[in-house]
Amino acid sequence: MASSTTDSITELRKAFLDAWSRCSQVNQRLLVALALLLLPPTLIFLNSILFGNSKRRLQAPLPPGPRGLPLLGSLPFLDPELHSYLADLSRKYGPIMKLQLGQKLAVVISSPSTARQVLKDHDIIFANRDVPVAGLAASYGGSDIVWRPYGPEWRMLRKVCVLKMLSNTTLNSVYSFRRKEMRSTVKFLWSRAGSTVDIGSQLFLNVMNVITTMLWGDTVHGEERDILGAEFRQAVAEMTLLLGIPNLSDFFPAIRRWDVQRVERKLGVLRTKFDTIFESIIQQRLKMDNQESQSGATDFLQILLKMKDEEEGFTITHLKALLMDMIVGGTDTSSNTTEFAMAEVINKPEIMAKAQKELDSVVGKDSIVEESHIPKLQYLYAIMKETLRLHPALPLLVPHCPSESVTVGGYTVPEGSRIFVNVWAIHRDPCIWENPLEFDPERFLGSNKYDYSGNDFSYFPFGSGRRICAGTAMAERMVMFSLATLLHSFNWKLPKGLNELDLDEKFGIVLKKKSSLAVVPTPRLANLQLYHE
Ligand code: HEM
Repeated sequence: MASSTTDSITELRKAFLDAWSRCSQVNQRLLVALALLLLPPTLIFLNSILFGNSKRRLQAPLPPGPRGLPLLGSLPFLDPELHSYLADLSRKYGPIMKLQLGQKLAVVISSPSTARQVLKDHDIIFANRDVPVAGLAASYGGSDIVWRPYGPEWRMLRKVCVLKMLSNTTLNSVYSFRRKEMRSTVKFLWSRAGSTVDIGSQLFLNVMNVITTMLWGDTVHGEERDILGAEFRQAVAEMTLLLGIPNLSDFFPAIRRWDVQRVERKLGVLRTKFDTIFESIIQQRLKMDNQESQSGATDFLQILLKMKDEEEGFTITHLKALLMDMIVGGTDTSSNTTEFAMAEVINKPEIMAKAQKELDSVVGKDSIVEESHIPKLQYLYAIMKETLRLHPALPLLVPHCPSESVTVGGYTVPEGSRIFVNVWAIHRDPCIWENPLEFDPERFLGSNKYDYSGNDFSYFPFGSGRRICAGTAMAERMVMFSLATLLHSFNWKLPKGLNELDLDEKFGIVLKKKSSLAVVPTPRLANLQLYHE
């Protein structure tokens, strides 16, 4: 294109020079001179238009999607159960679909091949987050791992988290904390044997206590600790709710200052509540002069305070933001997964019997479950995987955001759009899974085909690529340990008058069971002393 343009310029210039020599009159000469002067820029201008157009013609179109209303786009039509609503729309518009939400363009990914392109082939481009106003307010302005943009600061935080706090070595060293909390849950359930127990609340409290004990060990004791547990439960529930609701400030940045739905204000109050608690615990820990906690293990707060002194750029704000990530990111996710697993298993007595048979052969009926038993519990592992398939804790992952425009599945995904990867839809796709709505742990037995390391885009409940969950090892331990202990120590029945538990889901940044799981435990171990260990 460029060489043909140069050729034509040369030819035309020659023609005009010939004309010039033939011109005798002054005004004619002037005209030709003017034309000569103007011709090259005119040709360059025409060329740029032609070239520009051809480039535009080559660019892939935007993905298909519903039309929506002027200005508002699809906002008025959003269903609160966003994961299933988007799955329904994708069946109509395809595995990559666009949705205009006010001024924000959302792109929904719902097939293994498009997910692979986003999370693997273009991993770095999509490693940023589309940070909602709520996310900023909850995380000290995005000073944490979840919402930090991809870059050196995020890398530093992630390194601290994965290597120092959530590695297998550190997790082994704080097993005593997990064990102690699990034993006190068993003791409580034993005291309520034969009556209906809200197991959802118990599981949350258990995970919350495990996590806070791992975070600051026995810095906080007795009654103060119980009050703290209850306060956190309330605050985490409110926070995940606010993080999940569509916020007009995200879709119309110009009106953010008015905070129409009061999301930012409410989150600010919650953040201050957490901050006051963090401050007081940090002060107590510092007073203890960084000595070992009473149990002899090193807690996460000690590790983080050491990091603050040793790692350049790691500030007290980062420290608090990481505490927040552990509490908000680690509690609901693990306890809701265990709650869904229990509900599925209680609905299918043959699956419960099979899991208990395995537990009896690995643990025995005259011992209690220890974490060291977990690698031998293959059937229970299949139950956990099947639960994460049907009820992935983060059904749309955490929103990703491309740092530049890129082509995916033949369509342009513009820079700055909000990417929803609908892992929930992929996990229920009948083209991938036989009887996809059936809870059937057997599908995970006898092969290592589906692991959740993020390499298989048919099954990735923890995400994939650079932003894959930072707490997979901890989540696995907590879900497996709770499930194993609950199913080994008790038989579980439905409350009188109920034939089946409902498994309805409620969308939020973390997927919940719509109604809390209320069931009846009956001790199944002969030696009652085991309930008091
Ligand atoms: C069953 C339990 C859990 C599930 C299913 C789960 C799943 C996920 C998913 C899907 C993501 C987003 C990945 C993406 O956007 O591509 C994520 C991110 C994250 N998770 Fe988990 N998670 C669980 C438990 C935990 C626990 C126990 C912790 C820590 C105590 C944790 C810490 C994090 C952090 C820090 C991130 C942000 C990673 C980043 O942006 O770099 N998660 N998790």
